[in-house]
Amino acid sequence: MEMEMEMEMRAEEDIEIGEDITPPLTPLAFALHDSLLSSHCSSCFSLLPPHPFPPLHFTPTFPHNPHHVLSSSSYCSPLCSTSDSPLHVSSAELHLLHLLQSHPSTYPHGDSSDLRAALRLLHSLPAMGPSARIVGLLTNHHKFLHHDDHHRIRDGARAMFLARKMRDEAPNVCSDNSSSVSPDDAVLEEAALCLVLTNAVEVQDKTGRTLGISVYGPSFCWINHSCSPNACYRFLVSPPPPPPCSAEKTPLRIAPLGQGTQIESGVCSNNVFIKECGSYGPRVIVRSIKRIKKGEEVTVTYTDLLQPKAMRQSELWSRYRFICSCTRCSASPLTYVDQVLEEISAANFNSSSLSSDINFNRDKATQRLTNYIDDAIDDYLSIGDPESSSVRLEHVLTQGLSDKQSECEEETSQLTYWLHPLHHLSLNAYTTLASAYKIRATDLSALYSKMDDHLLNALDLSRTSTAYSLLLAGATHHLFRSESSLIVSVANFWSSAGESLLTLARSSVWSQFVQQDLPVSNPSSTGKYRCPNCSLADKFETDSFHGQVRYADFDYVSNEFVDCVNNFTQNVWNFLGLGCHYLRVVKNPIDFSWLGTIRYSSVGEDIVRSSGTEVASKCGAGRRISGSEAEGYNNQVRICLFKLGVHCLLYGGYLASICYGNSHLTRNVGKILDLEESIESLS
Ligand SMILES: C[S@@+](CC[C@H](N)C(=O)[O-])C[C@H]1O[C@@H](n2cnc3c(N)ncnc32)[C@H](O)[C@@H]1O
Repeated sequence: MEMEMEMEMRAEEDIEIGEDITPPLTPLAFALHDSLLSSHCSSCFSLLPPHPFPPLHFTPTFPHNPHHVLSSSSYCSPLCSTSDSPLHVSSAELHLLHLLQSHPSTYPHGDSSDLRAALRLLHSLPAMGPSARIVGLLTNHHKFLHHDDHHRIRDGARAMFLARKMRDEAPNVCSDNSSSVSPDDAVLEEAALCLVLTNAVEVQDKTGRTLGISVYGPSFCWINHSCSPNACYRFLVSPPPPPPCSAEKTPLRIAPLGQGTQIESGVCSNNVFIKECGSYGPRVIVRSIKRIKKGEEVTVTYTDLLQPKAMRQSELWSRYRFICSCTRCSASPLTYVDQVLEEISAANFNSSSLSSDINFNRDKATQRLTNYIDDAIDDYLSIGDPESSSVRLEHVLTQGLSDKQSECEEETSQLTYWLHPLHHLSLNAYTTLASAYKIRATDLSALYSKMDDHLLNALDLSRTSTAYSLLLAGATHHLFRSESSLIVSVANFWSSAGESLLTLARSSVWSQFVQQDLPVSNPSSTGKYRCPNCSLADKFETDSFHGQVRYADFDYVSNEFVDCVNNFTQNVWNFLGLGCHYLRVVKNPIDFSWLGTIRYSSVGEDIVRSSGTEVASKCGAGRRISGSEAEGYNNQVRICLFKLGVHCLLYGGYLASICYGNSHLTRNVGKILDLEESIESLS
């Protein structure tokens, strides 16, 4: 068996936090996901105009379906069509799509973008045989041979082989004769597919939506994974000609290190690769999220860093077949972040006693809680029932999950499991709850346009959505203080919390309770809101919009922000949590010192002691603003929500400028805040 050489990328110079470390790199091969083929441009991945451009060149018709002109690829412009459609046909991508449409059983494994990117790669690259590396990129072929998922690779390679045969011989060879293709026939296709599985990354648009996959040259693909990475990447997805990008002039600031450096001096030198990669397709830019010293390895993450260690390891193993031994994974004992992400407690709960149980079966408890939460989230995402989803999620967060242990003559022993408020399942639950309450609020306000109880109820739901959004941002920020590579998630969560708070503060329904409105659209009023206690607004403006970001004062800015946000939160948290017992159990969503040690069994017990049966009736269904809840809707609270929102949005934008540069996220923050005028006069 041919052993591959391990490659890695190292910094060629000292790199500060928040600096681009590659120029925009163009892909070797890319493919839109199947579901987006008729809505997005197959060349640049941007949204199609109302009248898209078809492939320019000869498009074969197929005997099984002679009238069928395949809707396999569409383009946003003649330029995109000219650059991409020849490859669409000559790589046999078109033939593959036809094969899969007419004979779906050839590849019953869903999305075909991996296969199509592999076909494009096979066609574009110099003649090659199956080997551990193809043009410098690792195939991991031998590892995938023993993969549980190997039949998917075999089926995919066969389908690719048949498509290439249709292209070379005649379209009418098309039939589901994949069983006649022996594995030996499709070795090249199999190697190319393995290369794609090992090296491709998901391309996301500005909103984080996944569009397709892309494979880049070694400058990007030789970057290894770490669960505490020092770099991240972003994509440039735009119709041609690409807009000028400040990173365009960035030199490649990383270089390979590995036993295989001879590769670098051959066909795969980075410079050669940069030239070789065409001039279209989604481009990628790598950026530092930590200080990186000259000679230090540059790493990115291949997985969700908010998962606990066991989940990350299992995903990396099943997708890439390696066991991560980064500093975070090798820490013993587990890092604080990894401990809380999986921390659960159990209490023995029966009529006469309540005692925490440290000897419970953690794996069993974790599995049961995971199944329950996944099912509840599914209620929302798949079944489209946000109400049932929120009721179930709040139920498990508040009451835990009970498990009957044994029955003796006198009494039933029952263990109840609780999730730590920073457990990764709790974080998933907060994400879903923020979104589910928001949808419920939007649906309700859309149904009733008149000012009545329904609109008040909608405001109430949007208040709860905002509370969960703030809790999610605060919880991940708490983890970020121990694990700085979580910056990318935290930037997004603070921005969302900020948007949610501002939307809540600006709701017209407040006029029911308060006389004054926020002067949000008065162009003649003075300036934007400036906090007298922190420099966040200045920092955001000078750094994000006027070039150089100075991160020397990063800790100072973050501490100032947390102080301000803590003050505002103390004034509004009770109001935001009204009507929902779980939110009231969370004493402070920004400062988690109230949790005490991570063995927090007292939290679960506190919930039971303090609430009894009240818990079930208070959360979820049947929520209405009671007289006392409506009392919270006063001008002081509204202004505080506004200020808190501005802070969260600015800080989210500041963190986003570190992760993405002056990206759409920072511009979006600027746009939202430009609309907001000073409310100093109101306070
Ligand atoms: C995109 S490549 C990265 C470059 C690769 N090291 C090479 O030699 O070409 C991805 C593959 O690199 C290896 N790899 C990446 N990160 C790793 C890590 N932290 N530990 C072990 N292997 C890793 C795995 O084989 C993975 O499938």
